[in-house]
Amino acid sequence: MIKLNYSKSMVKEEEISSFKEFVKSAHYKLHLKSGLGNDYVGWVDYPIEVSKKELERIKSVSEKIVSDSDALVVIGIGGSYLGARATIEALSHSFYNSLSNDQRKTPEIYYAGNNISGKYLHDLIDVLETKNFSINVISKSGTTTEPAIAFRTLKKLLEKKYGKENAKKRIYATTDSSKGALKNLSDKEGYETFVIPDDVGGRYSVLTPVGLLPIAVSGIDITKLLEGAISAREEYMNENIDENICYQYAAIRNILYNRGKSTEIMVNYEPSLHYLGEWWKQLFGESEGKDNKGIFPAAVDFSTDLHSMGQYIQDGRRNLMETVIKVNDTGLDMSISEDEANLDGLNYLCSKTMNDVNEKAFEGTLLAHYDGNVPNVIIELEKLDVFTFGKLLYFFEKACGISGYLLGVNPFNQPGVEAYKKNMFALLNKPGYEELGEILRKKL
Ligand SMILES: O=P(O)(O)OC[C@H]1O[C@H](O)[C@H](O)[C@@H](O)[C@@H]1O
Repeated sequence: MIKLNYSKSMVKEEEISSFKEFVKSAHYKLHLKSGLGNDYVGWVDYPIEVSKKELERIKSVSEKIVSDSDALVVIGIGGSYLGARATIEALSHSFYNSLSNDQRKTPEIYYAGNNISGKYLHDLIDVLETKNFSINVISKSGTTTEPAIAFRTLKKLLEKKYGKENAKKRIYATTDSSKGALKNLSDKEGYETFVIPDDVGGRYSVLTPVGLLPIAVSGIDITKLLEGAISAREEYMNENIDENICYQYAAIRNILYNRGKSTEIMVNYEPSLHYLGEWWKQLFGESEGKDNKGIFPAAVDFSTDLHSMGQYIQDGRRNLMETVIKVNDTGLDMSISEDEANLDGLNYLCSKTMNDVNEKAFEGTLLAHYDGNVPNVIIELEKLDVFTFGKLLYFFEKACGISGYLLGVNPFNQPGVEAYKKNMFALLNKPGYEELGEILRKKL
């Protein structure tokens, strides 16, 4: 169960209702595929359209990986890894990779190809050298530089360990149905491949094989995850904003943006939700940050960041709004033990648990930031389980599509990302980029 509490958002019910017609129009653009970027809205129905057969294949491949690997390396960047990482970290043991095999029962999960650091890859190889591992290389375009470099290197390591032919049986590729270098390579080498549907963009792909395979390998029930998404699809189908919390969230952030709140900070009080913030940043940042507009999405982990960013949020430039993920039941808790000497003066907390203290930190912060003129929207999760998390992912995807349409942009493209890539290729002397390279070198 997900609830939206906007009592501290500084937005009134009537203001949200006044968005009724805009939201209705955005709703129809999305559902009738008549809006900007309409060839990338396949994610709306994917959870009900994905075939049983495909899900079974994902599960059986994940079982094979569990049976023959101590570790899985997920190679991908942006939308090709953040959703899986967000889900795995939210729903697994906080120290998943450090658990013993008996405790974990599923492979360790490592991420590569999400940066261009030689040190990172070098260190990862140190870890993998002693382990049996498999690779899931994920790239929608199949041409992204970062994962391609990592794949080249880690494929070599696999070949060194198992020989060329056996290495191929440990490589799983998730990519476009027909084009891109990764697709060509997979066909040539005979890797088991999974398809990212043509009408689903990277940042909306967590509930497709992109996210589902690594999530399944980590032992999370992907059927339940999809059930959560299906439940969200039904619940947030209502075109009437008064009865649809997903659309209310989309409207509130646009109302606040129009009042000058140009940065939205996603807040969590559970360290395991750190990567949910990273995934959410890409989702909203790439969807809305264009045509010289859009809310800048930021994320913080509380109470950790209250000791670093808390000052700015309380007292800095007043262009901020916060969206807080509040988990009512975290499943696990710790009591605070009594100490006879009480030298730290903490005995007053002894009747409480850590979750009680965390809750008071949330309430105290909410009131303080609200008093400091930071509107707060609270997204309340009854518990942090697989079903609810699947629902939450879909909630944000849909809110993002609707919000983008309210803002008047195409929420499904990302033309701005190409600028740095072009420059980087030119500066690296990639064939075909010579002229630009010369111009850029003069500018440096
Ligand atoms: O999946 P890929 O094609 O490798 O893309 C990975 C990521 O990088 C790109 O530059 C895009 O901006 C992202 O939207 C995408 O998720």
